[in-house]
Amino acid sequence: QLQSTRRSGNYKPTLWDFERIQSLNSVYTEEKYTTRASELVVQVKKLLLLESNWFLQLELIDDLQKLGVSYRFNHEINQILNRIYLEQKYCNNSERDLYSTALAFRLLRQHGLKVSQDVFDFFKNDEGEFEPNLGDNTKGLLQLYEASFLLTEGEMSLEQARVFSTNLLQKKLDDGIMDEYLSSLVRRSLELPLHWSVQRPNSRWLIDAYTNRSDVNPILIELAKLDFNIVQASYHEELKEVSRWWKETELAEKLPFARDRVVENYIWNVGLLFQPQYGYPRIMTTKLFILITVIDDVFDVYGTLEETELFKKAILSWDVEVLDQLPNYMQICYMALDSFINEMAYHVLKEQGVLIIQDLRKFWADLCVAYAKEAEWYHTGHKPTMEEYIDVAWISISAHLILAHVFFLITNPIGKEAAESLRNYDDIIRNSAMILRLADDLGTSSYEMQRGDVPKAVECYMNEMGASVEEAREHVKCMIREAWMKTSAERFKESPFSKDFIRSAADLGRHAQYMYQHGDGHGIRNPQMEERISTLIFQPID
Ligand SMILES: CC1(C)[C@@H]2CC[C@@]1(C)[C@@H](OP(=O)([O-])OP(=O)([O-])[O-])C2
Ligand SMILES: [Mg+2]
Ligand SMILES: [Mg+2]
Ligand SMILES: [Mg+2]
Ligand SMILES: [Mg+2]
Ligand SMILES: [Mg+2]
Repeated sequence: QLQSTRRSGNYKPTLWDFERIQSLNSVYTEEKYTTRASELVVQVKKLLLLESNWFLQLELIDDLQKLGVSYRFNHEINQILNRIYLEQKYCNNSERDLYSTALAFRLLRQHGLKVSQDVFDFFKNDEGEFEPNLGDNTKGLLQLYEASFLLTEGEMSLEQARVFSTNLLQKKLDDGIMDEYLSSLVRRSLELPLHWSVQRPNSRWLIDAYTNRSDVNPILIELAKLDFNIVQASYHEELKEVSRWWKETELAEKLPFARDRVVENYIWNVGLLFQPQYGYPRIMTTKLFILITVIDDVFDVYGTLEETELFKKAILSWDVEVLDQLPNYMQICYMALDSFINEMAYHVLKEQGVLIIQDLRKFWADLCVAYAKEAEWYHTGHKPTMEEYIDVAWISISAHLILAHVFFLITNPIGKEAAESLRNYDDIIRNSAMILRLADDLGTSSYEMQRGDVPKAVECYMNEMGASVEEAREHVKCMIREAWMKTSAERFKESPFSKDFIRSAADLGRHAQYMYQHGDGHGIRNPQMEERISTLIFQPID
């Protein structure tokens, strides 16, 4: 039964239109603020290096990361973590406690230093169970919980730690015995642990939370607020440029069925490429996200089966003859895409001397083949098994294309081995795609089923196993945990990719979990995402 009428995503107009974006301005572009920030950085460096207690140094590093300013101290943090790893101070029994052991474990593993899970055996009884009285120390328990998410496949002790700490923390929340500050941290981490939280977007909330803490260092808070506002001012300029580009394409008018989401698409890149020096990369990857969003809606919402087949053929062949046969709205789409590919390839050729047009076209072709397969399944009523679906959907979520652009924009020089690994969709890309896909399905599939779309991971599991939606969602969350175990393991392997790229691949998955935490934060507005976006982009911290 071919669908004759066109579907609609019922997407509301954008909340922040062209005029609103162009009117953005901030006082934090003034010299005096950057000067003050530099003074504070010098003071914090002294704090870091003069701190003789290894454990307090780790706490300071953890605070800097949570406050979103650790990027200013990479050199000092590398030195400190490498020394603590070599000296293994977290192992000698005299000063060992759960809080410092778990904190060291998490920070060192996140840094690529594989501390053994055996460090936690010290806190178990003869039966190999964690001592129940560990629960008396909530801060230590929370650190054990956060550390347990660094587990890789087969590390049963960390899985045991996750279950043990989750149950006890949940119980403490239900009993309401913690102070407001600690219970707000526990509540937030039980929903999304630190290891799965994208740093920059979450720093806004953590800066506010730290301000309410009694024992916080005022220098840290002043620097965190100042840095946040200075970086936010640079976001404004990037967003204005993307908004001008989007207006010139006139795609919002020509393809009114598609999501008009300039700010939401930009936010993805605040999570994915948070370092302030990546301004131009963020502008380019935001244009990419916007085009992917529009073309995804062409296939998922508006295009008939025949039209989507034709568009796929045009993208596979890049042949003007085929372009001629496309309906007008698809010709516009194709031409916007073609000029973006040329803009991207021109930049890389100019900056790096490498011609990447064929690579980009292949990544787009793989995406459209996957899109067309899903469209065919929808229009013919085919219900794929989970395996069949994942085989196509880890590509249709477009992570391979997004990370290819990140790679070409931040990797200099572009090494042959790394470029080859990129073309072969290295595990780092596949793991990132799995987290993005599964988090996206958890957040969007109920809306997608309402308007009509191919069954997603949740629905495939329900169809195949006769499961309830709750069971299916739990299963998908378990699949996300598995993808995270693989992602965490990649951190310890030799890789041709740079640290920043490996970080971005994991941050793409993290940002998806941030974007879809309260439903579809990208397409269908929800109050939580509106609040997050306005505090991240539109409101400086006072
Ligand atoms: C950038 C993206 C991750 C990619 C394009 C827009 C997205 C937010 C998401 O949109 P969605 O319609 O949910 O994707 P899919 O479910 O149709 O693959 C897929
Ligand atoms: Mg529109
Ligand atoms: Mg879609
Ligand atoms: Mg789609
Ligand atoms: Mg590998
Ligand atoms: Mg979706």
